[in-house]
Amino acid sequence: MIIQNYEELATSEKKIDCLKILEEGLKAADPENIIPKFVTPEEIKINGKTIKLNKFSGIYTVAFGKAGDSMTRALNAIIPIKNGIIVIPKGSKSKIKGKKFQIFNSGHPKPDQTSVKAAKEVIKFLQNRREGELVIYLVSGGGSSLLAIPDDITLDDKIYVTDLLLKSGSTIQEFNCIRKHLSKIKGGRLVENTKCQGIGLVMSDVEGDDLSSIASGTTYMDDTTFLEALNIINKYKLKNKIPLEILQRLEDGFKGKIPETPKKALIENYIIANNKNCLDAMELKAKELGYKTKTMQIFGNIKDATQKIMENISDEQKTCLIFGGEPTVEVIGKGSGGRNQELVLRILKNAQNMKKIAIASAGTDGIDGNSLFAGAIIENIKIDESIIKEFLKNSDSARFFQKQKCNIRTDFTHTNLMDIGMVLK
Ligand SMILES: O=C(O)[C@H](O)CO
Repeated sequence: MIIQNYEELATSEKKIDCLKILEEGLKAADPENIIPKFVTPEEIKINGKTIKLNKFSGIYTVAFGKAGDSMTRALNAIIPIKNGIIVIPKGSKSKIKGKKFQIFNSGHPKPDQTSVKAAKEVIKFLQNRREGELVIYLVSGGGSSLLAIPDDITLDDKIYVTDLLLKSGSTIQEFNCIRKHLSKIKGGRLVENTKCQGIGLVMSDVEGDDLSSIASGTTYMDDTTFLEALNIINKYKLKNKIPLEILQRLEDGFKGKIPETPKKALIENYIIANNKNCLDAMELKAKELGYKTKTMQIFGNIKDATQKIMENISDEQKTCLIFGGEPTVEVIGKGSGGRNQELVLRILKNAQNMKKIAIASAGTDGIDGNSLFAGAIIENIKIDESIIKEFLKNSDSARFFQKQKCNIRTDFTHTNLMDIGMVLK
């Protein structure tokens, strides 16, 4: 079981079905179930392209992102990797055996000194690779923070801006547009000037699987500009809050004093999994359990996302509305909680007058916002609206569900295909 407190949460028939469906979604996000679809000991076969592996004098990996460790393990079980680097979040323990891989646990969601150290090691590693060798980049969400080399700005300033952006309600595309314009490696710059061949296998945690946004397109390229970065700063009213050096850099870039990020990809990058894979697996399970299903993805402001979900709940019984994606949340309090817990709480608030339903939502990465949980699951028990509002006001949804014993615990799942959830009637 991926859900560690499954038994504790399985307190009603509806919740049991919810948990079964959620488990299937989480399993579908596990690289061990994804990598073998594309890789055999002889070749990588993807998007109609075949890469024969025996033509290379050595195969190496560079993995960064929340799924870095499990992607490496899954690949290493199939092909003989000479050695490589794995960069995963602090707190997420590597399960890899042996000394073949150098492992870094760096800061997430904000970069730290280890993010910089890891990035420098990756650059060194790539400089040592020769023609005829292949580096497989295993990329997943979280990579932007885990691997960082600020360009002509201090790490402290970068951390400060990251914090502002995290709380601003900006989309990940907007967030990463700014990160790419402050970095020496993002937006494809990492793979510039390498002699070896490279290929990126990417797990998507971004709407539309936009390769230039996932982990800031570090092995791909960037289609955004300094001007767009400045517009985003203005849109979220951050101009007077960001450090002067950063504003200066963006303005210099806009004036052409600093080269733009690469606009052409130097290596092939392929999406090997996305949120839809989880939703499909959940739908299959829900159908097997006898539910009529509907699936949808939600992005954008969490209040609008809640509204969209409410509008799509069927009037019929024995139905399951499955949703995935990643709404944005503006953090307004000092409480504990993340997108998923807040979403479940908002649905609960709106579902007070409905017949019995079960609501669940979880981050496939296992860590919702600043909480220690993946998300929450609850039936629409009667709760005074003012109480819910109070928790929402402090961005404190995890504490609300802690009181109800309804937080879902998975620990780090070593994957990241955004969020998954459902409303079960
Ligand atoms: O690392 C990142 O940039 C986000 O998780 C999106 O991929």
